[in-house]
Amino acid sequence: MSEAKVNGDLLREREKCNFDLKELTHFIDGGEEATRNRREVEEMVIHVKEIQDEVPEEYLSHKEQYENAVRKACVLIDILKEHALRHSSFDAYKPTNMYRVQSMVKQVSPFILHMGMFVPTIFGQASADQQAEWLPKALSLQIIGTYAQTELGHGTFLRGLETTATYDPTTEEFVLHSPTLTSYKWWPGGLGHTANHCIVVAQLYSKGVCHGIHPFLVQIRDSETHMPKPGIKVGEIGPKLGFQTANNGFLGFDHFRIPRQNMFMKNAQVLKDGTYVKSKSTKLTYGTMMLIRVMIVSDAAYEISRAVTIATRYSAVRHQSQPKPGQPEPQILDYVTQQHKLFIGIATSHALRITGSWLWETYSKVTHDLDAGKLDQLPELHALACCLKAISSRDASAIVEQCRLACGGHGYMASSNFPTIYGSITATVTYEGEFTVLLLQTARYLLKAWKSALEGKVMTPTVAFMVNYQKTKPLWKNTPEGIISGFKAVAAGKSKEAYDAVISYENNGKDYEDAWNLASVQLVNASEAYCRAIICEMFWSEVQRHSVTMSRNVAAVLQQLAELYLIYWTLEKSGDLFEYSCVSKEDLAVLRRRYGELLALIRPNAVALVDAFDLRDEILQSTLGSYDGRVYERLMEEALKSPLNKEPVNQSFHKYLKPFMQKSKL
Ligand SMILES: CCCCCCCC/C=C\C/C=C/C(=O)SCCNC(=O)CCNC(=O)[C@H](O)C(C)(C)COP(=O)(O)OP(=O)(O)OC[C@H]1O[C@@H](n2cnc3c(N)ncnc32)[C@H](O)[C@@H]1OP(=O)(O)O
Ligand SMILES: Cc1cc2nc3c(=O)[nH]c(=O)nc-3n(C[C@H](O)[C@H](O)[C@H](O)COP(=O)(O)OP(=O)(O)OC[C@H]3O[C@@H](n4cnc5c(N)ncnc54)[C@H](O)[C@@H]3O)c2cc1C
Repeated sequence: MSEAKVNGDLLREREKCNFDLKELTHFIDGGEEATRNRREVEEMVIHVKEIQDEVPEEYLSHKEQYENAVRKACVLIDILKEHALRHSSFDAYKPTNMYRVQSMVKQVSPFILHMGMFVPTIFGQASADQQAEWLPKALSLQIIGTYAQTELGHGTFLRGLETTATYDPTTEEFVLHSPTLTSYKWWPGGLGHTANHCIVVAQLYSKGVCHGIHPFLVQIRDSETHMPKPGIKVGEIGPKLGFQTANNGFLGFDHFRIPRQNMFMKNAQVLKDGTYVKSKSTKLTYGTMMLIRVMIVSDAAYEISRAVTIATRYSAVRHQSQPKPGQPEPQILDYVTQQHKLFIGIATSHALRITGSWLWETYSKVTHDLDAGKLDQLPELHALACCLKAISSRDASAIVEQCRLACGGHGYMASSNFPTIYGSITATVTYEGEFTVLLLQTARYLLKAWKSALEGKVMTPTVAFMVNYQKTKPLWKNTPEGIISGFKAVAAGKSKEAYDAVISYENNGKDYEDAWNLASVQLVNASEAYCRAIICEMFWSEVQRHSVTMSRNVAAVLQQLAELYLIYWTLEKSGDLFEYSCVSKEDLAVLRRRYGELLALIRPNAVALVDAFDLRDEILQSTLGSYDGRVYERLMEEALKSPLNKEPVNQSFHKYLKPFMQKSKL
């Protein structure tokens, strides 16, 4: 990019940068080679003309948007496949690269469930024979699939799913059936008109006994004509808040038969005669959901990085108000309230990326152990994945919205790209396990942990801190370690209170389930506090660990961001900390001052910090956030693309306005 064309404010901001920007980018990517590989994938995709839209997608009809999305998804997959073959590597398929590549086509791919859940379920739940048969077809996209679990009547309560798969030993087939309207599958991405196969989660019946929900591979459309198979009723569910092109669909079965071999057989099995062979754990069926929950943490970090890059660059370019008479209008980035809105976004993106990587490593280790029949770490992983998915997606949605608001009126334009980013991120709060529901899952684990701590049992690492907080509040220290210890005290205190509340309701005659419901606000709060303590500790300790191998100034900016994150949440949760730790009003006053100092320290590096995310314009897709800062020119260029601006007078004037105004004259 020629520097001459770059907005002057941004040029000056970039000159202020006091750290090695490239080094930070490499750290974010996970090394210099990872940056190189990522850029190569992006470079390859960016030059493909077919994925660029002549008309902004917002002007297309719902149907046209979908058709355009299918077209682009096919082009994109071809490029990625070719890259994978050429390099004998799956760099292009790495989730972090996929997010970016996906952003270049702006709207969600109708294949998202194929790549995101269909293929991973085959990897995770199919037997070796089934994998050998299905994987080559799925990976090469000879078949396109989705993951059909949720029904009209039930998404959260999986045991309540109504679709049945009844084994018929005479033909060695399962008969899939949707007995009610509420049993219709509802929501699966790509199900409407894209997928010809899907993984259907249904209640398995054999020899008259229900064995609970199990996954089945079902071909729903003809391979040649793409017509729905007889006995299948399938369609699209219509417009939504976002995700317009994901082609979310509905699906019903009328006694639809599939071969016995189409039940996923890695865990549980049904033998030819209908004998049911149990899985080591019924929870292994939930494996793909666990995988996606883990991935959502990094996705949240990524979406925040996009939003905060747009808002920070815009805030450097935008001038508003005149606090000092006769002086030029300041950049809005110089308002401390603006820094307060944005710098927590930069910090949170790092916090969640780092926590997401740690969760991914934990997940990989535990699933490896699961394959070897070792199940003991599954509950802790489930508890972590649930709360981290819930909190990261909710924090990310709030930050994206805050970034939009920080851009004033222009943030409301579709061309800012905030509506699309928000539409995607807010969906993650609901899908793959609803926010509150997942926090309540973590709470189950916390109550058991608290009980174990009371009984003096050996504790697993992430709840071991509970032992220290059984009786006394720890002394407060105004240091990062002191703050982390304070958050652990809050998590322990809230777990204890929730535990006591459940027991107290039970002692007063309530059964366990009602006691649980009555205590559920406290339970959710305990989970949130536990999750915050984990993110704070992970962010701070990982930055400390990496600092020794970093240049001094990169380590310094990361430490500033980590400290900012800790203090931001201390001030947000001061009420909790008063209640459960020994923090004083004076301590908080010191931290408030330090928070102000940190904003000032980060301010000169703000634009460089978002530049270090290395998000190209084609990924940001924003008139407000482009690298060159030509905000006003781009807003006008985009406005001129409106089909309404193709003619000076719209026909509605002659048809409606003119007669209407003339009538008013009489
Ligand atoms: C570049 C690639 C990017 C890919 C991204 C793709 C994204 C694509 C976009 C959108 C896709 C969206 C897809 C979907 O949404 S698919 C549908 C997802 N649905 C859900 O998540 C349903 C949520 N509900 C549940 O998970 C469960 O039913 C539950 C957690 C609410 C549990 O209900 P409950 O009735 O209590 O459970 P059970 O009796 O079944 O369990 C008892 C016991 O088991 C524990 N447990 C539950 N789940 C798990 C698990 N996954 N692993 C381990 N253990 C589990 C539960 O905690 C109980 O334990 P206990 O306390 O010891 O008794
Ligand atoms: C964009 C998008 C894409 C999706 N893609 C897919 C897909 O590809 N495949 C698929 O199978 N599904 C998909 N889903 C469905 C999704 O997984 C479910 O919507 C989600 O799991 C929530 O379930 P629900 O809709 O039944 O919500 P509900 O459970 O009905 O939640 C409604 C409210 O009830 C509360 N609630 C429910 N149960 C409890 C409880 N036990 N305790 C306290 N409160 C409770 C919740 O907190 C929430 O406030 C998608 C959804 C969306 C929005």
